[in-house]
Amino acid sequence: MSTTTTLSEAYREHPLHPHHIIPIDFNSVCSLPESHKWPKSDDLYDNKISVPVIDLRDPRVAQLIGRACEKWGVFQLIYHGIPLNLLKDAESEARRLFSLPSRQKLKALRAPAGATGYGIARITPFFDKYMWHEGFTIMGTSIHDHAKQLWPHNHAKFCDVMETYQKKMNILADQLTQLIFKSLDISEEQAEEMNWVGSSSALQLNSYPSCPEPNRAVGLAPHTDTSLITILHENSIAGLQIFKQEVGWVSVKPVDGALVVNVGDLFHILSNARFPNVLHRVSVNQKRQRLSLAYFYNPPTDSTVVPIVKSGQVARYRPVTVKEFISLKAKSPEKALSCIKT
Ligand SMILES: O=C(O)CCC(=O)C(=O)O
Ligand SMILES: [Fe+2]
Repeated sequence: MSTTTTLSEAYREHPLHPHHIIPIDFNSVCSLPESHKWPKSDDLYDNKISVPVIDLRDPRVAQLIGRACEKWGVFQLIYHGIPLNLLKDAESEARRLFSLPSRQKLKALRAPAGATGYGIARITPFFDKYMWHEGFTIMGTSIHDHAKQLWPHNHAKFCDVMETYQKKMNILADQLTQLIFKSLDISEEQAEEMNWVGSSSALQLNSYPSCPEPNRAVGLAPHTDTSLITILHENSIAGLQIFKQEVGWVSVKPVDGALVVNVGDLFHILSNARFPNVLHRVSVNQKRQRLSLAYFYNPPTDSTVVPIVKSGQVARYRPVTVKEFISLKAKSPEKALSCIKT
């Protein structure tokens, strides 16, 4: 059985209601519907500080990344080696997908118990209002079936670009994971045991259409990612905000060609809570569509994540398999971590 099947299986146990999958037709609405109107927020955000920007070629890169993971749970990565034209191609293929008429996109709708395809954010059932967002999730070979539904005669480019993109992201995610291990000072044997190259990862394409009333809409509500790490490419439209303890919400300013890397729940567990699983959210724009591609890097679903405990420390979490954690998160995003606290 392939890892792709098992990751999808982890979600299969938590079927969603169709109204928690189907997006509205954003092109057909000219004012913000009540269903998408959120209470006015008085959350302030801080524009004076910015997340660390790290050059992958820096000789002290492991230390810089380790410190950013510990202090922020997020950083922007430059000179990462992913060709700029691959990022642009992936972005324009995502744009091509979301520009299709609504009825065409619905042909690739995520199944109620499925993990891949077109639909709204998985966190939707946990909020009273809907987000101003549509997404498309790809895992391994699912891409061909869905792309054929979207473009019966014209899907080769989309598949090629997304496959190459995922391969490159996988290599980069593995490289970053090894650097983070190095910063955590773990032994080579431990690192060897956690050699997760080719692991069960997923690519999430996100679109936040231009919005008639951006101050009352939410692109993505606050959440943490279930991943080990997430690597995000965004177009030039700002919107991502991260929550920093003792500071509040901080906006991530798009840096041309930079990738945003954030710590997910699984690295938070693995680091024995030394790294925050950074809470983040997305705001929307009145005039411009925001696009992003989030690559969620996960260990294989049947592997066990065990906190790395330094001498003199106690384990903050019990060991947990990736599959069990995905299941806990799907049941209750807010309670998943407390369920495995020691
Ligand atoms: O679009 C973004 O900036 C963030 C996307 C995100 O948080 C996600 O897909 O989990
Ligand atoms: Fe996220």
